[in-house]
Amino acid sequence: MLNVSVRQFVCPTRGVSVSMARRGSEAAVGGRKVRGFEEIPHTGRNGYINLFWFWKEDRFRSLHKHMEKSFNMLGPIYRERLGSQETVNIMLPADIMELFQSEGLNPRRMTVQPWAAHRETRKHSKGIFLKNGPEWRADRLLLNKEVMLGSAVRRFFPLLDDVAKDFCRILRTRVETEGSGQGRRSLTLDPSPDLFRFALEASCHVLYGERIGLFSPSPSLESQHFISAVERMLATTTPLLYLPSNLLICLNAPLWTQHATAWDFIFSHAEARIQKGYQKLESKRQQAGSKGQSGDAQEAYSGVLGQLIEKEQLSLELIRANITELMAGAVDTTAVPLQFALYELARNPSIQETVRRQVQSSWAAAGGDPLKALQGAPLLKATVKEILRMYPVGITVQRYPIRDIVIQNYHVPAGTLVQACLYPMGRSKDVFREPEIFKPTRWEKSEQRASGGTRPETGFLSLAFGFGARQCVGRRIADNEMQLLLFHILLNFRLSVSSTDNIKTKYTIILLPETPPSITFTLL
Ligand code: HEM
Repeated sequence: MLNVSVRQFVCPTRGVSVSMARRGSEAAVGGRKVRGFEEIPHTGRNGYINLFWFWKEDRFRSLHKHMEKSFNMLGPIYRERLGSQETVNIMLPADIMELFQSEGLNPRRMTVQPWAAHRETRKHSKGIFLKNGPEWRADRLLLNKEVMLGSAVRRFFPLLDDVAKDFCRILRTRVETEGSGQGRRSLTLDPSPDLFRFALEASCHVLYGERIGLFSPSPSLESQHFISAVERMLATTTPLLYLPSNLLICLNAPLWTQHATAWDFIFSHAEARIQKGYQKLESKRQQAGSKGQSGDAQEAYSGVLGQLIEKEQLSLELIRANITELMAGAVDTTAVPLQFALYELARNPSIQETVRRQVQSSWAAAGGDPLKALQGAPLLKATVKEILRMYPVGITVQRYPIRDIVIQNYHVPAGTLVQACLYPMGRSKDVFREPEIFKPTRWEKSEQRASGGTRPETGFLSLAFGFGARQCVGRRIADNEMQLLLFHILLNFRLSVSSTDNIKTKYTIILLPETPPSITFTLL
């Protein structure tokens, strides 16, 4: 006891109480002699001192670079304490495989504290993003049916295609009218605000079964408020992440108030759609009753929300929680990789041509069926995968292993927060050949086989959507949405850029370009 407190006194910032509790765990794990948890290399920055250093130096924005540097200095595993959280960071696929193999039936990752605090103060239920345990699993299995299964993809795919085609039609008109040049006209612009609107419009179409008119020159006031609420919610999340939410709530701090009111608007936007959904269902049932038909005759697809309402397997409260969290998960996550993708395709014209040729011939062979056309253009899928390797939206995926594990011959006790660091992995020469080069073909089967693709850990090279039962529930929406937009863009435009410099990135809960790049769109 004396020993514990002396150590805490001597070194107050090293999270000693946690480590002391785990001291006994050093020796044998599963009969194997390994090094103890405490000896895992440490950045030397701990707890709230670490947090202070982050604030002072504005290091939140370069957390991904900090991780890369720490791996270079300390090797493929290191510990760090950020705020009250002790984390073990890893980056090699074989180690990440070890972590995910011990995630258990109801995998758990770090919670987004300000979001959870909002639900608690407003007495809202949590959705799958924030829930854990059997409660999470029950909701997740129902949602998987609506967004992950092949049958679901076939239902929502035409909705995404509509939005992607509209986006390109409007951009074409803009290039024709505002562009310059004799013959093929060109227009240079920063596409990021348009891509943000595209992602929102596409998500609303799939989730709510409704177009919200964000491509119109004068979107409705409600849609404009919705966009700013989403932007405000995201912008206030990062600074709140490592601050004590309870204190900020008690103080009614402006940062917290802004965050909470942004969420309130997002919830009320969803609520209005839910009410409409119930009204539609009611009138459909009445019509079916008056015609003496069964209520479940083949109907037009009315989005994920419509399906959830109709199936009546989730309570209204849980529908509201989950559909709102899906919406929050969808926003920005696809718009940002699309910015990076346009830039990389533009600064690599020969790769752009190769992908375009495949897209054109697949489109010609698909007889107007966009789903078939995507299936015939695997390089497009590889392009998205390559973009997410270089610029993963989330820079880490976290788990709390449910049993003690051994990583790099260190003992990591069950319940430790372990982060698979995707940004450093994607940029590591130990993992990828020429990691700095944008090369979609590296994901082709033949290339993978040539670089040792039969090893089990090669299944852990592409983890931007996470892994296993808790992987991103929106990945089929996101993947198809991004591929469809790139598909239509490549059929319509040649992309170019004036500078081919690397894009500087910043971290604000997701990885963003420091300055959104401008792209020149030239009509084909
Ligand atoms: C490029 C786009 C996207 C990326 C890279 C991405 C990435 C991720 C990652 C890494 C996770 C954590 C997975 C894990 O812990 O294993 C996640 C979870 C989640 N994502 Fe996405 N996401 C994207 C788009 C979307 C979209 C479009 C939606 C909604 C339609 C969405 C909704 C969610 C939700 C609700 C969760 C929580 C799932 C759960 O805990 O069960 N995401 N996403």
